[in-house]
Amino acid sequence: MSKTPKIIYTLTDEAPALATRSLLPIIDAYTDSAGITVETRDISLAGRIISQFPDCLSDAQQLGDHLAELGELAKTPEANIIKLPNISASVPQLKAAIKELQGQGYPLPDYPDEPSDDAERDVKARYDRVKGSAVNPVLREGNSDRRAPSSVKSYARKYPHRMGEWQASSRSHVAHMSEGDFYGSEKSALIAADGAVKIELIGQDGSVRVLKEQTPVLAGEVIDGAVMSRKALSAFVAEQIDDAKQQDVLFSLHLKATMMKVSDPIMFGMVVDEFYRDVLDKHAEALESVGFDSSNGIGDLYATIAKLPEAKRAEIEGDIEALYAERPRLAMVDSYKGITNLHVPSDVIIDASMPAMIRDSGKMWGADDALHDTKAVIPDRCYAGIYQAVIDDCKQHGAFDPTTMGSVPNVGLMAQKAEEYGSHDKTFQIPADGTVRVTDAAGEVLFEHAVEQSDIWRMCQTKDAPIKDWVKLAVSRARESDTPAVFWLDAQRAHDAQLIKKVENYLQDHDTSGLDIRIMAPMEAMQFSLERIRKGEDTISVTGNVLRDYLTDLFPIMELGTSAKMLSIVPLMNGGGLFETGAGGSAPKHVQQLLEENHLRWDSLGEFLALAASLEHLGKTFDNARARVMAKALDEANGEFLDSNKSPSRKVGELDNRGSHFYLAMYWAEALAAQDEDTELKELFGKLATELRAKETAIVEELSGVQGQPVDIGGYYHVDGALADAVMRPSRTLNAALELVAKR
Ligand SMILES: NC(=O)C1=CN([C@@H]2O[C@H](COP(=O)(O)OP(=O)(O)OC[C@H]3O[C@@H](n4cnc5c(N)ncnc54)[C@H](OP(=O)(O)O)[C@@H]3O)[C@@H](O)[C@H]2O)C=CC1
Ligand SMILES: O=C(O)CCC(=O)C(=O)O
Ligand SMILES: [Mg+2]
Repeated sequence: MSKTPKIIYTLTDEAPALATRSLLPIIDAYTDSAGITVETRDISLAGRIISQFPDCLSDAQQLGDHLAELGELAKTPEANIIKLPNISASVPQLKAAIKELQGQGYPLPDYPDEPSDDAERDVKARYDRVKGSAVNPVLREGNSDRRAPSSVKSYARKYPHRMGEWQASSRSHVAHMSEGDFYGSEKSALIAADGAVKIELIGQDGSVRVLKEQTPVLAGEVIDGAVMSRKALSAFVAEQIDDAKQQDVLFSLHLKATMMKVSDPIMFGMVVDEFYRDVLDKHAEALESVGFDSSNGIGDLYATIAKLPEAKRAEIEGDIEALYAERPRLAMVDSYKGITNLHVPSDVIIDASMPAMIRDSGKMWGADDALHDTKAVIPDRCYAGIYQAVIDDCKQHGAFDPTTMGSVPNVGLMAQKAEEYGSHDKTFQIPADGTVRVTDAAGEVLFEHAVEQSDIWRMCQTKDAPIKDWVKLAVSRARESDTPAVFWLDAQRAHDAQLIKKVENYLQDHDTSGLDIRIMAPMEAMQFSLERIRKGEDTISVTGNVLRDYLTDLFPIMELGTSAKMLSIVPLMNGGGLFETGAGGSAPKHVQQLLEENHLRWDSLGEFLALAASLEHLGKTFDNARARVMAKALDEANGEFLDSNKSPSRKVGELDNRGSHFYLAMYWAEALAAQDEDTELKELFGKLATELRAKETAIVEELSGVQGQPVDIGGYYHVDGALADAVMRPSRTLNAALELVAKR
């Protein structure tokens, strides 16, 4: 490869973006001296918004579409991208970001909820491009390999995190539908030849409405359609509300409104409608007049009724308080501020919320600021059962023990917008009763569904090449780690039945002799993996895209306390590497803590692991010896970092994110000084290592000395760079020491 070795480090949002301001100068200083270029690209929510409106902004304000650029790069063999978690924005978050930018002098248009002309429709379409999970699907041109490296696993065994105890008498449980959901209605087709399919709604009067004219498809691809009945969902939710009241458990809803940006906010809204039905019906007219939209959560009600006359506002608020007395107690996101589970669709995200509940003895927080047993409503049956299986297991055998439990790494089918996570442009809330049908170019009907007004219908696509690549990755992980691998596929689901045939077929392309490879339905696979995990045994989960997401938070949170400590690699199908950091989110509450007391508890271990993997990949693809030396030394530094337990603490005054970066820098310099493969690096970093070791106490004191006071970083979505840098780099001694190796 002739191009220069280059790593792209992404600038994102919230806690990881703040951490970057401290870590990146260290990475820059170290890689510069090894002749490796590290460039940044801004894929933050604010950056993505700005990139959509060049026509409204001054030259100085404009920013290129870095995400589109990286999407193209991901398809090339030289791609080497380190991707930190970013905000997948719900509508309330999007509006808040727009407002903040407007306040900073960016003349951006407001988000038009209900566009009334072409100009507004264009504005909405631009904003909708940055809404929800708009980043990951663009960059993920490969399948996913997420695991806890052995150094991390030993760390967790040596320094176990807190795990809430479980009682056999726990009343916590998962509630899901038994009919009328996506699971029950899924139909699937295997595409025979390249072409396109058409999605139409046939009205009861025979009228034809085109929902999507053309969806390109490739031979060997699997497409499926499924429908969520609004009536069935509402009836189910009404029953669950009554049942929660009767059983006296908290009511909670767990969806993925960020990633599933079209379907899940609608479902969220349907649950809000049902829970608050009496008040919403009584004040329907007033709420309509201020533009309340239940899919933005009950928080949107409080925001929009501010526009009503004081007396009306007070009346609605009073009616809600009265309703709470009748309804079951709601799980809370922030009991202190009165933020409920139904306030904002992006506050409770199933991949993180269910594991957190399981870690907390199966309980969630109530309005009384105490933990309580909970009904976890997960309407669709496709994956809900796996959480019930974990709950059953914990009730029977007690909490998992991080010091002895085995591991469940994951190989996830994800490339090219696979499955549900690529369905947004083919998801529709149905405008009228009728039949949705999908036809091929010859007009042949591939499948159809009877639908009613307001139902949610969606189509998913899964390309053949990613499936092949996924099977290959599963076999190679099973071989390399000598671990049994289970494909979590449910023969009862139309889509999975197609995949099972393909998996069985593609497995024959590989040498699987001596390997233990099985196919099991998700509930069964969960029980099997849990049984092994309790015996300290590892089992690779080989899953589709959604279970990839769910399991790579669930198991790390149980095993390591957080998914931030995961290695998360995406071997890109065209040879490049995408190195994601952790599997968790951007942790808004970490920013709050930083602002209040200047302590950032973000754990950058995911970034450290990703950087080592990225350097190793660079060393391989560019045959660059220095990158290999840097990678090996970083790997050793990561081991030392874990062994010495220099991860950030949660408490103000103790070592935080910035202090953890200092230790990483010191251990990395020491490892470079100790190696003999590259004498120039040995000498250079030897000086730095000596300096950092000598000044350790001074640096740690400078870093903890600033804590305990509120700080201002000039924004939330779009911070003031100089202010944020000053907050994140408060140690003059460390900054000066880095000059020893910085570009000269
Ligand atoms: N890859 C991506 O780009 C992803 C982005 N997101 C986005 O992140 C936001 C919040 O998502 P959500 O999933 O609710 O999760 P959070 O960011 O709140 O993470 C869940 C919990 O995981 C722990 N955690 C996660 N990362 C770290 C870290 N590096 N250091 C220490 N603790 C960590 C914290 O747990 P504890 O309670 O133990 O402190 C945190 O409260 C949303 O905007 C979402 O769209 C979400 C998932 C992935
Ligand atoms: O893209 C997103 O919104 C979240 C991604 C995620 O949760 C994951 O990949 O684990
Ligand atoms: Mg996730």
